[in-house]
Amino acid sequence: MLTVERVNKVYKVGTFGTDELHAVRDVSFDVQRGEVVSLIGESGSGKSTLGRMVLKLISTTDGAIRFEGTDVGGLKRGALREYYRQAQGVFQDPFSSYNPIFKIDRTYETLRSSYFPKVSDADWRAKLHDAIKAVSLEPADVLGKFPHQLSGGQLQRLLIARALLLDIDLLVADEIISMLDASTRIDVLNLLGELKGRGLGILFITHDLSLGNYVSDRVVILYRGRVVESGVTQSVFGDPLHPYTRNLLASVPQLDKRWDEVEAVEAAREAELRGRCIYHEREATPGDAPAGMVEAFPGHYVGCFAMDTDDPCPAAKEAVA
Ligand SMILES: Nc1ncnc2c1ncn2[C@@H]1O[C@H](COP(=O)(O)OP(=O)(O)OP(=O)(O)O)[C@@H](O)[C@H]1O
Repeated sequence: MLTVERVNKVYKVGTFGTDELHAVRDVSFDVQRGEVVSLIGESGSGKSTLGRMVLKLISTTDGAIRFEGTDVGGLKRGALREYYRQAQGVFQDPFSSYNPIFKIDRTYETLRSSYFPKVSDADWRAKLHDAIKAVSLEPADVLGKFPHQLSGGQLQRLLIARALLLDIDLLVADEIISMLDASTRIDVLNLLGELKGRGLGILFITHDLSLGNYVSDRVVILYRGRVVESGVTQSVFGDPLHPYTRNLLASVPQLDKRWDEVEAVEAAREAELRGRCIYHEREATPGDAPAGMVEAFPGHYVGCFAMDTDDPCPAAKEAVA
């Protein structure tokens, strides 16, 4: 459904816009219907930039983003409106998505006038109530309220309901639960699971590995704008290969394991992989992997271990020789 092919984004920065910041480098991944794909990486790794490019809120510098085979970058006016009928984004701070001086109903009225001008009042009301119920809210509890009268979790659900009114196929969910408390988080995550079950494709953007693990079918690990590892969640989280992914996972506290146990497992893995780079070991065997990656296990891809570090890859010389 969505394919991102070798996409780059260079921002012009500095006082006169003469400097360049390469925020996204040669990134490829795809999202299918009924699937959650998580983009995971630390702050500044390029996750939101990718989400914004997918939604055509900013342009790509290079590469292609296609939705059902059509180049998103080339969409204009009517075609872009049609794209937004199928692809919508929900972002981190639900409060900033509402105007505090208007009741939340206004968000839906704007949508109605743009996309459903011919729908009768009664039909619109039924459609709106269905969408609000689909996110487990009672219309009577939320309609007619100002944003400050609702919780962050309710507002976030209402934004998802707004996206559902358009009967979308793709949702870009950018850190949508990082501002919610623990119990509301689980509710919203479970809601995403339900929507996925109904065929929605979700690009889930998070810096939180445990959230990525909880919701996603596949994960894409980003480091400094590059994909370092990607694939089926269980494989990537169960047997992380790239040093960056291993560091990320080792830094997550595990409730069922003591810290010294986690350290011992990681030390053994580290010793096994020391001086090696799976990418360069397998590079000679061409496979069906995204650019700059090799397939380490079925559906589990990894890039060079020294990519974007100052040290040359220890395994590269050996592999070439
Ligand atoms: N409009 C912009 N102009 C210039 N640089 C930008 C712009 N937006 C983002 N950047 C830079 O691009 C890099 C990637 O930013 P991005 O917001 O995509 O990262 P992120 O992984 O989503 O981080 P976070 O989790 O903190 O939101 C960062 O170095 C950021 O400072």
